[in-house]
Amino acid sequence: MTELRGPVRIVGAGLIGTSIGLALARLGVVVELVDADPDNALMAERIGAGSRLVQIEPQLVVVAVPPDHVGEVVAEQLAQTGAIVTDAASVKSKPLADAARLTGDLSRYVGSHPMAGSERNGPLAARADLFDGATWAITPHETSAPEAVELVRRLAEASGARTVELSVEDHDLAVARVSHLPHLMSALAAGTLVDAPNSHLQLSGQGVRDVTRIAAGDPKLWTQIVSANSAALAGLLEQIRGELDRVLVALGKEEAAEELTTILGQGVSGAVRVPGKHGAPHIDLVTVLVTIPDRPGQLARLFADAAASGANVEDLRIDHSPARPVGEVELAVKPGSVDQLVEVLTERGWVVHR
Ligand SMILES: NC(=O)c1ccc[n+]([C@@H]2O[C@H](COP(=O)([O-])OP(=O)(O)OC[C@H]3O[C@@H](n4cnc5c(N)ncnc54)[C@H](O)[C@@H]3O)[C@@H](O)[C@H]2O)c1
Ligand SMILES: O=C(O)C(=O)C[C@]1(C(=O)O)C=C[C@@H](O)C=C1
Repeated sequence: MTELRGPVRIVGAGLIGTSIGLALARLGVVVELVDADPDNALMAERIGAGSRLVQIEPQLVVVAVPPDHVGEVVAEQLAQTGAIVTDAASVKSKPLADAARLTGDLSRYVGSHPMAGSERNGPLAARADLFDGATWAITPHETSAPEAVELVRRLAEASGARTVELSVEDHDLAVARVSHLPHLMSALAAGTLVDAPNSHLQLSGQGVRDVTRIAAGDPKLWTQIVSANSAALAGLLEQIRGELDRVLVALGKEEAAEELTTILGQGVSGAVRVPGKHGAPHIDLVTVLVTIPDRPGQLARLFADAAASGANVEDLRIDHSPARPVGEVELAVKPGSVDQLVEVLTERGWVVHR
C-alpha cells in the first residue's frame, strides 16, 4: 500500500497550495513551500502551512500555480525530482498536453482537482478545513502509474476530501457545467451592477449576494481557466443563448406565461440535482433568522445555545444591519431540528424569526 509519508513539496503557495499545506500540517506531514513570489512563500510559512527549506527529497509534489503554467512546472518537477507529481488546476486537458510537449515520460504524473475554493486568492485566504467534506477529482491519463494514482488519492484524503476518479476529458466536460459556466453567469450578472445607481444597490438582499459571490474571483486566473476549457464551454453557452432568446420572447406576454413557468421550472429541477454537503443527496434546509447584538461574544453564545437544542448548524450567513447596532444571523438546519431550535433560542432570550 502506498502511504503518504512526505515530505510534500507545494509549488504555488496561494489559496489552494497554502490550504493543502495547512491541511497536511494537521497530520504532521512535512511540507516544503515554493513560490515564484517570495512574499507568498514567506506568508504561507508564517501561517503554518510548511517550511521554505526542506532538505529531504519530496515523496510528492503538488503544483498549485495558475493553469497556463502548470504543464511547465510539472515537467520541471518531474525532471528535478524522483517524486510523484500532481497538480490542482481547474482544467486538466491543457496542463497534460503542455507537460507532454516538454517531457517524454509522464508515468509519475497524475492530474487532480480539489472541488473547493474561494473567490479570494493568495495565502492569506487559505484555510486548513477548505477541503473537509469536499470532492477531489483524480484524473489519471493513459500512462499514469497505479502507485502514483494511489498516492494522490492519499493526498486528497489526508486533506479531508473524498475522491472521484474520472478521465481528463470527462473532468473538463463536468467542470464546464458545474463550475465554469456558473462562474461566467455570475460575472455577467454582477457586471450589470457596475453602472447601477446607489439607490438601486441599497436594495440588495441575499439573492444578489448568492448569485454574485463567485464573480469576485481573480479575472486573470479565470481567464486562464475558461480559455483552457473553451470547447466544453462553447456548447453550454450556445444552449444558454437559446434559452435567453426564449425568455426574451416570452417575457411580459400574457399568452407566454406558461413558457416562462416551464423555463423557471427547469431551474428548480436542475437546482435540486446539486448534491448536498459531503456529496449526500440534496435535502431542503430550513432557515431560522436570529437578531444578535453587535457585541463581542454574542456569536459564541448563540452557537452554544443552538448546540444545546441538539440542532446541527448546516450552514450560516451573517448580514449586518447598516442602520442598527445588530446583525441578522441565518442558521440553516435540517427540518427535524427546527422546532426545538426555535424553542430553546426563544427561551434563552434570542429574537428569532422563521
Ligand atoms: N481559486 C479556486 O477556487 C480554485 C479551486 C480549485 C483549484 N484551483 C486551481 O488551483 C491553482 C491555484 O489557484 P489559487 O486560487 O490558489 O491561485 P493563487 O493566485 O491564490 O495562487 C497561485 C500561486 O502560484 C504562484 N505562482 C504563479 N506562477 C508560478 C510559477 N511558475 N512557479 C511557482 N509559483 C507560481 C503565485 O505567486 C501564487 O502564489 C490554479 O490552477 C487554479 O485553477 C483554484
Ligand atoms: O466556492 C468557490 O468560490 C468556488 O468557486 C470554488 C470552485 C467551484 O467552482 O466550485 C471554483 C473553481 C475551482 O476549480 C474549484 C472550485
